[in-house]
Amino acid sequence: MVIPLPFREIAPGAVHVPGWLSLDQQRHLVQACREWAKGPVPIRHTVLPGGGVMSVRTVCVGWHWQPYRYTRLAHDVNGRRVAEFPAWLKELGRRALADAYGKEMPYDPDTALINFYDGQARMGMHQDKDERADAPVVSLSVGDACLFRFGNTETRGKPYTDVRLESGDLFVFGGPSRLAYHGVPKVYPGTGDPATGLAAGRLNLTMRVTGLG
Ligand SMILES: O=C(O)CCC(=O)C(=O)O
Ligand SMILES: [Fe+2]
Repeated sequence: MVIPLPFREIAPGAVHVPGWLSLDQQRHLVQACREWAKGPVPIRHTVLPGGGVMSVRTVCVGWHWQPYRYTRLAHDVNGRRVAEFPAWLKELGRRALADAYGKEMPYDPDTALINFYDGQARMGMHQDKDERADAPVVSLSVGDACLFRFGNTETRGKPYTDVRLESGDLFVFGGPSRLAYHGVPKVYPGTGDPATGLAAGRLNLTMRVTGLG
């Protein structure tokens, strides 16, 4: 059964569902991310090909992402295989999609990127385009709120819509918005509820379908 929730369509195929995760689910997610952050491939600041270093710290499950491809082994960290993509996360992804789009649909995410933002961390405008499948991206946020900028598929600039993502919020982008530029220009320190298990900072988990075998 799909329970209708208040949601907002930001662009065609891009939906924001505030407060989608319960506090218990947020706690569970924080715990899981804390374990993944320890290994087998520890959380790290991703180094870009030009030598720049991302301000967020990232850990992956299912497939490892490094700019700009997915591999099973984390060649840029410690060469180990990332943790398996768990069945419960797949199920959560399916429910997220059903609630955001208001209908059940097949969804088989095989990678998740978990980003941790401290108060200074940001993410520049980019497209999620290293996947070889056009299935939607499901994004879950826990901890401090942020300014999430959701733009268009053509340029990094305007037009875009600024959305405040709070702890527990779901954001899905697929269909005509799948390759829209998006980014996180700001995190609001001290806005998260420590009851999630995250005393400070922001956690974002995005699920994707890589289309890789
Ligand atoms: O932190 C967010 O809300 C977005 C993260 C993101 O765009 C990404 O991991 O590709
Ligand atoms: Fe992204």
